[in-house]
Amino acid sequence: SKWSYIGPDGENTWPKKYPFCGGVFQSPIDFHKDILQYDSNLSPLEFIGYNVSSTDQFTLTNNGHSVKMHLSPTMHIRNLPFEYTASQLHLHWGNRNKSEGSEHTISGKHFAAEMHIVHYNSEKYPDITAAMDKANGLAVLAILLEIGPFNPSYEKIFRHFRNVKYKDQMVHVPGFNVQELLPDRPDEYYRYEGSLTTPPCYPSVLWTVFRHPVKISQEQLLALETAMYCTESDDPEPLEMVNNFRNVQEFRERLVFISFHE
Ligand SMILES: NS(=O)(=O)c1c(F)c(F)c(S(=O)(=O)CCO)c(N[C@H]2CCCc3ccccc32)c1F
Ligand SMILES: [Zn+2]
Repeated sequence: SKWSYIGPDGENTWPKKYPFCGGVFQSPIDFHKDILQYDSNLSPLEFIGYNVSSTDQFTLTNNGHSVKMHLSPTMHIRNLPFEYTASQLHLHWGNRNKSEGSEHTISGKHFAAEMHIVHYNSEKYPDITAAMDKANGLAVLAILLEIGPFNPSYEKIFRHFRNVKYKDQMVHVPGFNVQELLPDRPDEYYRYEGSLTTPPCYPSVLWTVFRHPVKISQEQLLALETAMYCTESDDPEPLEMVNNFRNVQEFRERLVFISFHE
């Protein structure tokens, strides 16, 4: 899968090889007040099996585009139109000189970074590969990250970054309660139908973007922005893994539903 966030294979060229990237319902988007509509039916999500025992383990991998952590199939969310089972989580970030690497923006403002927890519709499909190009196939939870105090929960992932510096490197992470990664008031969120933000950009994602950001420290953010490379350990021209976020997409004649009053 030869695509990147910069240069000749950057996001403006994605539609050439991945037609959906030039199509409808694309993500990410900017949340601004004239497209928001309160919806009283948006109830709090239930996170089942998110408290994974430390005797279990997650696998953290550098896949050349992001750092992703494979999650256990016992984790799933309820209170969506279907039951969705967790698949992986990954992050998007900027660079050490510009910590504005979130994908979604609020009134035009980027946050420092953004974490996505990818789930697939396990009621209708056997696995994520079958689900990822179907309507209502995927549900992604998005957590906005901003600078604040040191975050011990995020550190349970971040402390492993030095072992996945290069593409295809992997490390095991002891299980922990993934619910600790969610922000305050997870009942307050933005909801809209969109797409994967990377190729193949399938318009198959039910997005839940939490209203409140989570705080991580300046040092934790710097580690995220400087630890990883897109290239393999023996590559003579190392490429830093930075600015791995897609720009916001046109959002016309559509609404974003919010579970909270202004
Ligand atoms: N922002 S995003 O849209 O949530 C998002 C990413 F940004 C992202 F980089 C990935 S990736 O790391 O797999 C590299 C590119 O596919 C995914 N993968 C998903 C969808 C594609 C196939 C697949 C297969 C198994 C598990 C997860 C996924 C992704 F969904
Ligand atoms: Zn993502």
